Amino acid sequence: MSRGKFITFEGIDGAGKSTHISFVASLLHDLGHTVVTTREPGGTPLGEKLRELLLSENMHLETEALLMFASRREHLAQVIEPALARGDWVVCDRFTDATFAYQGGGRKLERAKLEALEAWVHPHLQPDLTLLFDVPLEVARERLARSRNLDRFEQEKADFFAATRDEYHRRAQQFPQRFRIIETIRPVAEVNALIDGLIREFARA
Ligand SMILES: Nc1ncnc2c1ncn2[C@@H]1O[C@H](COP(=O)(O)OP(=O)(O)O)[C@@H](O)[C@H]1O
Ligand SMILES: Cc1cn([C@H]2C[C@H](O)[C@@H](COP(=O)(O)OP(=O)(O)O)O2)c(=O)[nH]c1=O
Repeated sequence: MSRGKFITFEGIDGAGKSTHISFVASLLHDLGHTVVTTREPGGTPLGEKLRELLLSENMHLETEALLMFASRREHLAQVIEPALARGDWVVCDRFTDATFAYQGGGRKLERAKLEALEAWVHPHLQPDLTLLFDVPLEVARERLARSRNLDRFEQEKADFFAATRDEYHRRAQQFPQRFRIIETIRPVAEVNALIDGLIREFARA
């Protein structure tokens, strides 16, 4: 049994991740893979408790980064690593790129501290494919405002999201072999068609 693939979904809030994730999971299923769909922060009973705290409580910036990685440590041990070892494909709504983008880009925590945590928590594992959902800032803000009540991160100001988005783009340039940028300014059906082609090609490789 060969090891499964690890696919992550990233992007600023309102870029369209959640809208497209179930489409990818069902496409992979149709292509014959067993798929585990999960999310961060969260994905385990403990991780979901940490998520509640992270999305609602104000805390020191470093506490926030440490809790993101604490949730991730548990998630890797309980869900991600066992699934990949079984040969399942893991579709994960956010992973470490989000910590670099939000805590690093948005909140300005030194990158070296995040790199140290990454080296501790997952020294060897990286996603095989990262879909970065991207849309101009104003469009993301407008879509968010229309769609739901905003959590602690979603209530941040435009300059926070500009810096978060910039850091995502910087990482996409740093790791071009695994990042694909999906522009969601197009209608949902067009975005799905684009993702369909991309995932089929990835699954064949
Ligand atoms: N391609 C698209 N075109 C128009 N609206 C979209 C598109 N993708 C998502 N939306 C809408 O934008 C809002 C935010 O999308 P969502 O998938 O929840 O974003 P995210 O999970 O990235 O925060 C939702 O109301 C969704 O219906
Ligand atoms: C994984 C992760 C998420 N986040 C933030 C980004 C999001 O605003 C929030 C929750 O992510 P998400 O599940 O995308 O939110 P929603 O369900 O509202 O679409 O957590 C970080 O700041 N750092 C991280 O490492």
